[in-house]
Parts: sequence; C-alpha cells; structure tokens
Amino acid sequence: MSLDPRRTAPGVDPRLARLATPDAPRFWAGVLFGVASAACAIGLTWASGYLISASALRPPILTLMAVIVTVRAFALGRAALRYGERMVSHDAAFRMLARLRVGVFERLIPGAPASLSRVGRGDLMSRFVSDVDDLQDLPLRVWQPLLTSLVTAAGTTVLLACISPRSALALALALLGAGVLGGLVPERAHREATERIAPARAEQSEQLLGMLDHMDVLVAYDAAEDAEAEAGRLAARQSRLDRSSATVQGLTDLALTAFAGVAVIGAIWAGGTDLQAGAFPGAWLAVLVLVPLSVFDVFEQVPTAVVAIDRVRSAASRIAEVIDAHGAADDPAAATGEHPDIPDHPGFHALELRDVTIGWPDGPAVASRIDLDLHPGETILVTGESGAGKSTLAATLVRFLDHRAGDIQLDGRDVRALGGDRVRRTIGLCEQRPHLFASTVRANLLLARPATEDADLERMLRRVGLDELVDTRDGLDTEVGEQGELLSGGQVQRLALARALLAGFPAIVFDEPTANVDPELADALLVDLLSTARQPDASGRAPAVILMSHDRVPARLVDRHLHLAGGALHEVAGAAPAID
Ligand SMILES: Nc1ncnc2c1ncn2[C@@H]1O[C@H](COP(=O)(O)OP(=O)(O)OP(=O)(O)O)[C@@H](O)[C@H]1O
Repeated sequence: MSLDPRRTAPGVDPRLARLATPDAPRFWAGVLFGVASAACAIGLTWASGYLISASALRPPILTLMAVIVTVRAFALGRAALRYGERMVSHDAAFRMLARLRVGVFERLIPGAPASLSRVGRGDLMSRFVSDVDDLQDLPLRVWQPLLTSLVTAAGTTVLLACISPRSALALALALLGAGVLGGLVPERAHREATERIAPARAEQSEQLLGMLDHMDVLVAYDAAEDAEAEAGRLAARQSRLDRSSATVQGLTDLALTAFAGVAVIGAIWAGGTDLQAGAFPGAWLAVLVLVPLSVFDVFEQVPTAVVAIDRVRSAASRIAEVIDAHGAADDPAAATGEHPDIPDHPGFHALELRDVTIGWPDGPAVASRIDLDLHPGETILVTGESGAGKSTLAATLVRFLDHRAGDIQLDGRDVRALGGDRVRRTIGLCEQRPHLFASTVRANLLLARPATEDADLERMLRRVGLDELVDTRDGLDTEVGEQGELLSGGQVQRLALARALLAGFPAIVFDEPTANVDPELADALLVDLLSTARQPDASGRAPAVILMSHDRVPARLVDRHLHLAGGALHEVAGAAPAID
C-alpha cells in the first residue's frame, strides 16, 4: 500500500484511486493551509482565554497590548488561511474531478453498446454522476480533514502537556474516546446504509427516467398510477435510508459534544490539581479549559471523514462494475489509459475475417464460421432472416463487440491489438436506429467533423437527398428532436449517412437502414443511400460498404452477396438477391 495518502484508499480499485488522485502541490498546500488555519483557531482561543484571565490580574499595559495584537493576528490568520484552504483544496478537487469524469467516461466507451446495455440508463447516469462525485470525496473529505484533525489534535496535546501534563492526558483520553465512539462506531453503523443508499438512488433514477420516457405508453395502458405509486415507494425508501444515515450522524455529533464536555471537566480537575501544586500561573487555567473546546471543533471532522471512506468505497465498486463489464483488457487504450494518436483518415487496404464466431456477452454464439474479405471500393451485401445475426456482425465489425473466436485483421493487424477507437476511425457504422442528439441538424453533423463550414454541410445534405431540410425548413438550424423524432425514418438514415460521409470513413457498415421505413419507400431509399455512399469524394475515393439488409438491392450496386443463415455466413453465387 502506498504511503502517499492521496493514493491510498482501502478497498478502492487502484485504477480508480489513480484517477481520483489530486496533484501533489495543491493537495499538500490544502493540508498545510488547513493545519495552519486550525492552529490559528486554537491559538485564538488560547490567547483570548489568557487575555481575559490575565487582565483580571492587572498586568502591565504593554503585556496586555502584546496579547491583544496576538488575538487579532490569530483571528485574521484563521479567516485568511481558511479561505486559502478552501480555495486550494477545492481547486485541486475540481481539477481532479474533471480528470476523473473524463477518465471514467473513456473507460466506459469500450463497453458501449454491448456491455453497457445491461445497465439501465438511470443506473448508468447515477454511477457516472453521483458515484463519481462521491469518489472525488476521497482527498477532499477524507484525507485532508483526517490529516488536519490528527496533526492539530496531536500538536495541541503536546503544547498543553508543557503547561499541565494531567490536562493534556485528559484531553488525549477524551480525543481517543471520541475517535473510537465518534469515528469507528458510526462507520460500522453507517456501512449498511451506505451500501444500500447508492443502489437505491440508482433504482430511483432508473424508475423515474423510465416513467418519464414512456409516459405515453403508461397513460395508454392506464398504468400511470401504478408507476407513480412505485415512484412514491422508492422515494419513501430513499428518505428512510437518508434519515437513518442522518440519525447516525446526529448521534455521532452528540457523542463528540459529550466528549468535548468530558475533556473540559477533565481539564478543570487536572488543571486545578496542577495549579494547586504551583505548576503554572493561575491565568493559564482559562487556557486549559477553553482550548479542548476548540480542538474538538476541528476534531469533529473525523467521524464525517471516516464515514465518507465507506461512501467512496461503495461508489468506487459501482463504477468499477461498469468499467470492468467489458473486455477492457483487450483494448490497449482502455487497459493502459493511454490514447495513441489516431490519424483522422487512416488508410484502408483490407478487412479480413477468418473462421470468426460472434455473439453477445454471456449469450450463446450467434453465428460462426464467418469468412469475409472487404477491399477499398467494394460493396458487399449481407442478407439474413430476422434474428440471423446481421446486427451482431455489424457490431463486431466496428468492434463494439469482441469476436469469440477466429481472426479479424484490419490492414494486416489483429483488431484486438489495434483497439476499438482505431477500428472505428476506419470503419463507420450507420445503425438500424441511428442515434441523433436532441439538437439541430448542424450540431448532429458537426459531431463528425467539427470545423466544417455551413456551405459544406448544406452541400452534404443535398448530396444525401435532404434538399428539403435545406430549402423548406430551418436549414441547418432544424431541430431533429429526441432520437430524431421530428424527422422521418428515411431522413434519419440520410442524416446518418451524411454524418458518416463527413467523417470520411474509408469503410461504412449499414445495418438495415430501411428497417424503420415504409416498405414501398424502402427499395428506393436503399438504392439512394448505396449510390450516394459509393460516389467517389473530391480525392476520387469511395468508401467500401457492407450493407446488412433484407430489402432488395440492384445487382449493379453490389459486388458480392453473402447470406447469414443457420449460424453461418455463406457466399451466394450470382450477386444480389433481387434486382431492379
Ligand atoms: N444487445 C443485445 N444483447 C444481447 N443479445 C442480443 C442483443 N442484440 C441482439 N441480440 C441477440 O442476438 C441474436 C441475433 O440478433 P441480431 O439483432 O444480430 O439479428 P438481426 O439479423 O440483425 O435481426 P433483425 O433483422 O431483426 O435486426 C438474437 O438472438 C438476439 O436476441
């Protein structure tokens, strides 16, 4: 285990602990400011206690003046240093949070869509937002307060020992008792609630999101009231868990206050005894009584920090579940966290599949004995009955799914060694239901090539047959709606093709582009999409195309025809199935 507290997190996946590590200068500056500010707070109590009782003895005015200046210095120092501590430690935490969120997101990508589809959207959102937020507490709410409290408590006890060893002993015993009863006991009491809170929160988001997304279906089937009742039940469970957590917190605070009282009574008794023995001047007694109170002000962060460790651990294991859910180890980028530069337009010479078996994680093999070769400029049609495995093959070709067996080589290199990002820069996918962001046509296109001028975007829209969007609606500012619901199925497919062409993929896989289009329009749309995709660009190159479809395709547009049936891919002699 590392000795650097920034990296030490019992029970936290080391990859996540590494991501949740703030940079050393800011972290240690935060701790230093924290300790200095706590020291000023205790010094303030110390000096003002002394000032009040010493004044009663009418010491020389210069002595009093010196103490008054000290009181002011501690008061100003406490506020200024506290401000510095907040600034530095929050700056460190926010910088770390930005790295952490990006890091977690990058590790989620290789699992999309195959493995992540097993986690609900609400649950995933809760892991990505709330759990990542909880994970950032590790330096800010665990290590920093623990270090500050322990250093301050130890330092003050040693100083007190110089005046009255018995008072120092009383304070040390009270702090020990508070540490055990206020720290370790609530940690145990909290553990169960902490372990239940995050999954309950995820279930609640999942249910709410589902209810809002499918309100129309719930209303249509008269099930909205049941869904509302379920939402109420989940909310009540959440508040029960929150209440039990708050009760433990309240009892802990009570225990701490009681121990602060014990420390004061102990100081009066022990200090009084030492005073009678003439160990120190009488004016110091006020200091011995008041200082333990301000030590406890600082020490009260300990139970919160101890409890936060459990929250961090539970959040880390929930995040690790989703970043471990896929074969990240197979993906060089995901495994190392390094991101090799991928050229914008990698070359493409050949995609070769040999005796490949495909399937979804934890499911049976969908098809095997798949042999396929794709070269620049070629168009291959893959047909198959519904459920034969066309979408599974498409997901495997762009490495959303890992193949189970066999060999897939892109330009002579094993795709597992290349990594998903590199494969997807070469082979683009136009899915059955292409994902469009609820924004404008422009925003959806710029995703593929961010710096493209409007004129080029409009040219591309015309090229894919979306003249109507350019001319009669709001042009590039046309809103596409949630999942493209303001566009027709054909328009969504054309927009997806425009995006793929803008991205300049050397090869494109179309997965049933006409699945959501009226049958009478499907043939024409397919011909249009295929002819457009096959047109050479300005540099004279046209992408290679693999088309998964059970609609008719003119023979002239297809070089080879393969058929997926009975769990295997067969070559069909005589080109395309049905012709114009
Ligand atoms: N995300 C998924 N997770 C697990 N199994 C899946 C997933 N998607 C599809 N399958 C399963 O894989 C098998 C092949 O389905 P696939 O969608 O690849 O067939 P298809 O030929 O594309 O069918 P269709 O023409 O109806 O889209 C089916 O048994 C299906 O249940």
